[in-house]
Amino acid sequence: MKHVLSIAGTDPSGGAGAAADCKTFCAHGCFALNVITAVVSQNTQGVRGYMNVTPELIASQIDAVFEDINVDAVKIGMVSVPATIGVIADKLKQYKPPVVVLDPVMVATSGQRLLVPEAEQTLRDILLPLADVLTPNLPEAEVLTRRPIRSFADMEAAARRIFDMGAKAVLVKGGHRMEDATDILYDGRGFHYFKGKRVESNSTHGTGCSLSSAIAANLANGMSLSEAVGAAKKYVFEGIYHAELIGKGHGPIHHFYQLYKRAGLE
Ligand SMILES: Nc1ncnc2c1ncn2[C@@H]1O[C@H](COP(=O)(O)OP(=O)(O)O)[C@@H](O)[C@H]1O
Ligand SMILES: Cc1ncc(COP(=O)(O)OP(=O)(O)O)c(N)n1
Repeated sequence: MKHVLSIAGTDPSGGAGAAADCKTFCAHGCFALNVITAVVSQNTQGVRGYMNVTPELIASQIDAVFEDINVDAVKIGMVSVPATIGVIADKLKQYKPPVVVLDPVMVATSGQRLLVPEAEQTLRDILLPLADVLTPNLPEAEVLTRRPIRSFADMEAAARRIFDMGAKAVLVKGGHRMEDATDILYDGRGFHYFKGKRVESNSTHGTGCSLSSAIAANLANGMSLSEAVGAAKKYVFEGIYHAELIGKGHGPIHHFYQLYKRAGLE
């Protein structure tokens, strides 16, 4: 069994952050490890506030995992402030995990910032170059490239620019498009389109967290990058499509649909 580590913030309502990451790893047959960067008060209706974990305690959590357990892949989510980013970058350089998937979480769908504006440059300069795959949504790709994105051509240009900043591959996610939910992957050689129908649903809380975690798990399980992204996209699509309504706002996806289906429990 592969061991996959999430470095992320919390969500007590279970839809995003560390909870979504760990459910996703388990749904992919991986052993879930997690390091917490921030304790977040949030639910399906929005973020109420958060407290950052100190850099010392983040470092100590990462050491506790790596000194004890072989880590096959790391997924990074909410990193909130420059000090958090700095300590994670130092630890990635120290332990050199074989796979790093970075979801550059900036603003929750409900509108609250999860990365302070002054950390955007730090993320771009010191964390992004350590990523094997970076998975920005459209607003995040706009912030990273400082250019508006309105079309597939703009998504391709953004992916190429972010690749040139040092990420080894970039998946620009299209979940915020009106027309469809097509994501575009650039790996320095060419563009791969992952075409997706848009599901009209309120169960989209944590889709970005789940997608990046599924990519990390699939890579740990030995898939190629394009196979990993394709399977992760299917996982999230089915998770949205088959979600149970939970909460009064934007609810979580169904993480175990594929497992239930295989077990005849749908
Ligand atoms: N309504 C939807 N229907 C189908 N797929 C979606 C929908 N919303 C998001 N996705 C997919 O979920 C993944 C996460 O996308 P996105 O919403 O852009 O990220 P984030 O959650 O980081 O804002 C992408 O693969 C995207 O295409
Ligand atoms: C702790 C934490 N991390 C990330 C997010 C954002 O989740 P994401 O999947 O990008 O999208 P939404 O949940 O905002 O739709 C979060 N809310 N909390």
